[in-house]
Amino acid sequence: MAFNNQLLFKQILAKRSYLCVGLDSDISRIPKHLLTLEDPIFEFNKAIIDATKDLCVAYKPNIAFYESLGASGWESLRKTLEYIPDDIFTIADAKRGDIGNTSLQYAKTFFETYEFDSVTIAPYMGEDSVKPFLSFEGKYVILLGLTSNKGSDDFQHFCDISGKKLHELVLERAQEWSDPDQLMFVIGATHPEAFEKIRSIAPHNFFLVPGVGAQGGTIEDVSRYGLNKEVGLLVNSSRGIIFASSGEDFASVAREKAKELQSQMEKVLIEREYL
Ligand SMILES: O=c1ccn([C@@H]2O[C@H](COP(=O)(O)O)[C@@H](O)[C@H]2O)c(=O)[nH]1
Repeated sequence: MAFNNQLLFKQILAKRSYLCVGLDSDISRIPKHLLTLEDPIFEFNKAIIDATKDLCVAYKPNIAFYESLGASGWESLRKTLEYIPDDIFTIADAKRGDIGNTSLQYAKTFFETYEFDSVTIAPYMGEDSVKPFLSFEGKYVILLGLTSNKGSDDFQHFCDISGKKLHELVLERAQEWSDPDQLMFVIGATHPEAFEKIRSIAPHNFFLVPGVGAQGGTIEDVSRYGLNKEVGLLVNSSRGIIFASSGEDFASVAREKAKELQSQMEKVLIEREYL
């Protein structure tokens, strides 16, 4: 399915959710009883997807947890991607970006060899490093804006250039490269105070918001200023959902955690009159 912002909005309203479930399926944290199976990571992901697919609008496998295992990890990723229902948005969290001809190969990896709907990209090599990803119709680039980690203070949040923070310049400049139906930004939930300004700079783009749960961000805080007329948020939680239990009940506990977040989102959607 080729997504655009309208379609994402429709899915959000239908599911009463803007939840993205992060498939950071760390082999060292997979429940023990799955480890004897032929492909423990795929079996784990399959159970998580079965347990959460009615509660979320996106899945985000973080590529590090697959490529670190070599060929078998890429195969688990391929099977996972194939298993995700077609109407759920998929994000390759790969944080790529290089000189143009190399970026094009990364783009082919995630948009053709693996048919993801989107990929996360680091913006700091500039326009020619991002453009190859934008040449794929119906696919989104998700550019790192203000990341959720403490190190975002080192450059993104505190470098001041002509009165603008570095991440603000990234948000402004990148909007010259493509429109909101192809460009999203990563904005960490750990910076709730920055959302009002960021939303004013990028009023129409979807934001992928990691940092809820394990990193301390909340749905309420990011929704206060982050929402736009098409909701405009995909809020991710990975460990807080998928590793909430390490026992045989891992999938049902993951569902409970996803349900808690979805219910908070539904409340916001009702209060803000989307529903
Ligand atoms: O700024 C960023 C960008 C990406 N991430 C990724 O999101 C998930 C968060 O996982 P949790 O377990 O919910 O903390 C993970 O894949 C990160 O690599 C981020 O956290 N912050």
